[in-house]
Amino acid sequence: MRSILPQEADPADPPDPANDRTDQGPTLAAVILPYERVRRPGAAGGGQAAAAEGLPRAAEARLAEATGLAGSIGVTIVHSAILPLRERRPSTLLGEGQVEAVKKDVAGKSVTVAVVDASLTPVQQRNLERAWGCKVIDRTGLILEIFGERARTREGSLQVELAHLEYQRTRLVRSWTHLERQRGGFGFLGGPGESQIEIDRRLIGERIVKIKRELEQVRRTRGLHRRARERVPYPVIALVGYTNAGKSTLFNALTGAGVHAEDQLFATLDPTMRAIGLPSGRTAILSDTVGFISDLPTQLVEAFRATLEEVAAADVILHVRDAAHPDTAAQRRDVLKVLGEMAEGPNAALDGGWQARMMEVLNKADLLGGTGEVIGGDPGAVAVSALTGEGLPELRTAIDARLSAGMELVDYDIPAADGARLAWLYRHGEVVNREERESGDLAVTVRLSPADRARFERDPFSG
Ligand SMILES: Nc1nc2c(ncn2[C@@H]2O[C@H](COP(=O)(O)OP(=O)(O)OP(=O)(O)O)[C@@H](O)[C@H]2O)c(=O)[nH]1
Ligand SMILES: [Mg+2]
Repeated sequence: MRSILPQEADPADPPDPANDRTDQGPTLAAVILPYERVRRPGAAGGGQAAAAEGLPRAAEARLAEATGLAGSIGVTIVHSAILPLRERRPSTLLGEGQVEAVKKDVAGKSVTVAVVDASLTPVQQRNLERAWGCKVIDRTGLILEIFGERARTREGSLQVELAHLEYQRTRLVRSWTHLERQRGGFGFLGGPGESQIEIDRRLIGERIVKIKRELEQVRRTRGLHRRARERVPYPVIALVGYTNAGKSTLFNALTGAGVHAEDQLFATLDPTMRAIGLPSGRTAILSDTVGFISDLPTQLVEAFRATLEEVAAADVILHVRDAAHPDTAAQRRDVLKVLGEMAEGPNAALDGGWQARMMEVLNKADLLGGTGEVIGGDPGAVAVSALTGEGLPELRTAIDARLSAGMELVDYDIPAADGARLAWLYRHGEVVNREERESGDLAVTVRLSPADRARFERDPFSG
């Protein structure tokens, strides 16, 4: 996979000072946030009201996020700047004066990678690289980079590589048409630049086909595993939420597991599952998932598939929010948007009823002075601190209640000899009545979750 880190040279790239470095010191990076002030009527109220209406996030919070993202790939950030955008220049996005100013900062601080927290066209990326004499990556490139480093499973790595190649391929195609246009009517076919790009495109295309085939294989295997797990007949609770909201910390607090939690974006990329006990005595499976982020590259939505299949199968979806974050409202909106997109289309990874299965957890209450001080959230939201444990008993009770709320009362006739099925019903449901018929069969009335009911009625029943 192509990496922005200095070890790998890309022949299609302009001379990259990072590649000429012989010392193995840290990669020095600059983070640039082009900031568009969107003026909307009635938005003058600012502050809280603006956040509630879903207006653009504060520039500082966005820069902090971008810096966090960049820092998470191990570069050392030596310069950062917020640059107000007056207009989007097609050649460089930024204004001429801004490009010059960044050039000075970058040169003065020996920066080898500049992260521009925006979506750059291939042309803009090239021009900025030439102007600044360093490698430039945009937000999509950065997120791809992070995902590439974090993927742990085979499927995760393949999916990220596929996304990366598709991103690169569109770049090649676009810069190719750009060159074409520049050449105009000269009929200058088969120039060296073009043939190199053609070769790159073909190689990328071949690799894409190969990865897709491999992914198919991996998914088939995972499908088999999933079916095996469906037979583990416990309700599933999935944690979703914006990156860094505290999902893994909450997962650890609820399960006592040692899952990697860190003040680092996308610390968790592949789903992790573990059993938890609930106050009613019921057992459930808790599933930790990848964090969401605003402006998720479209290529990566697909990479969430493994995660989303867990969510799709979940009986309860816990939306973990960082209640103390200045952008908590915008983060909530982003998460719901991604979930909504995943529930769309013929191959939707999520079925339409996901909203009904959702429950909000307002985390980091300790930073707001305790769970009593947390305001906002959906009806039924539970405030907690995954760090101090405050609110966790209430959360367990709320999850239990949620699981019971969807329960249905069902009647079954169980043959006298079928002790296993009867035992199963006792383990997973609440048997409210039981009568012996003359035949010796048992008439059982039991409260079951829809998922358990489906499991029980599956033919053949496999426990
Ligand atoms: N003060 C405070 N910090 C918390 C709380 N929960 C989590 N954190 C911190 O928030 C940071 C992110 O926590 P994680 O659990 O890794 O977040 P995550 O949602 O799993 O993040 P990704 O896996 O990157 O999506 C860590 O530094 C945690 O220690 C909390 O209740 N209070
Ligand atoms: Mg995590």
